[in-house]
Amino acid sequence: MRIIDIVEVTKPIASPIRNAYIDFSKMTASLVAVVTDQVRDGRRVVGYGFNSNGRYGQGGLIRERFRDRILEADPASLLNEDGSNLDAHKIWAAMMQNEKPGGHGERSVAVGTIDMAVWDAIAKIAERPLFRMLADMKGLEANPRVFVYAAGGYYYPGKDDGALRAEMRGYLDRGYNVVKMKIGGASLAEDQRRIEAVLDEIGSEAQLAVDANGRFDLETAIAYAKMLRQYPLFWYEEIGDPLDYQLQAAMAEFYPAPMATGENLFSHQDARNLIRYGGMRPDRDWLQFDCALSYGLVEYLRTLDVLDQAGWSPKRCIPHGGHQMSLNIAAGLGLGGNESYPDLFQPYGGFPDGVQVIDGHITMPELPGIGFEGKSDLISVMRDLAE
Ligand SMILES: O=C([O-])CC(=O)C(=O)O
Ligand SMILES: [Mg+2]
Repeated sequence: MRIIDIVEVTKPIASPIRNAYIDFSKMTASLVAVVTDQVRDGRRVVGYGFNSNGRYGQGGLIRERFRDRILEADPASLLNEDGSNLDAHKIWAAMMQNEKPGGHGERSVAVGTIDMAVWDAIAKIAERPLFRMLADMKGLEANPRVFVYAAGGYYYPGKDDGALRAEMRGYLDRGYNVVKMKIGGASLAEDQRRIEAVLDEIGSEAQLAVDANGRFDLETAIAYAKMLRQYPLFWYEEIGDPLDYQLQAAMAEFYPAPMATGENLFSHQDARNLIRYGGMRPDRDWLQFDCALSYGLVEYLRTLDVLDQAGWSPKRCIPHGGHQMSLNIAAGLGLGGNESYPDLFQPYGGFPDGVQVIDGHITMPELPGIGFEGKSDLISVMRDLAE
């Protein structure tokens, strides 16, 4: 059993939306295929992966370093103990040889993208849904019913409060009961007006989370906290720079309700620093580390260990990114849920065809691998790459 090729293509996921920090007019993502010599149900086993929105495609790093390290390794050194499958941990170690620690940069995105494809291949070789494999691996019971929330509420040219309300109404109509909007890309007064418009629209049918995308300095963060704490928000997200743990810690004094962060922390060491120094509260705050940006599931398992040692439940994790990989981790390892972007970043984000959001939850279908084969627009782009 061996990996015979790893193929990457960088694809546009551009849209005219804007958060407090970036616009997505030139956004791209890497799509990766890990091609094996295995055949199941008359078809070659190919694992697929892609990186989440927010960081760009990683074709350079994948082609120049990580692909070749896997293909040049002795194939037997990449297999599990009894040789019955690939071993994601050994493949990860092969990718990361001759990489210094620290300064994780964006290699974590390149490795995370390949790692997703490796896990997809492993679960397809085993002919099992990944979430069921993960639960068995950890001696847990899988729960195919996963909480999901609708992320949107972006700034958009010409978008007024009416359009924002209509967007949120659309998410409620589709079965969501938590919605998210952007803040920090307008004045505080304008954001307050936008928030009140949304709260008026959703009433008691849903809760609202707000996301500042790391925009605020301490003074602005506090000013917003004082404004926001009068509303019953689901969370106040990524308030300051992702690596400014002292700012995050200071916020607890001004914002007693739940806060969320972590989508721009790319390693278990960064996650551990957030827990050590960021003043995050395990009884109410949320952690959003996204395996597709942060060295993949092999590393995410280390992050979960770090959290466990610090007394944090995996239920406090609701990953960023809106992809099916995190849905599998949530269903298999007991995370608190997953993000989704109902209308954005297609065809990569979202759920297999026919999966409905009911009372803010989806139910995982029993598909081998991550489940990409169940999403027809996505699998056709994937197969164009490697089959
Ligand atoms: O706008 C973005 O970069 C995405 C984001 O923060 C989120 O989904 O939480
Ligand atoms: Mg965010």
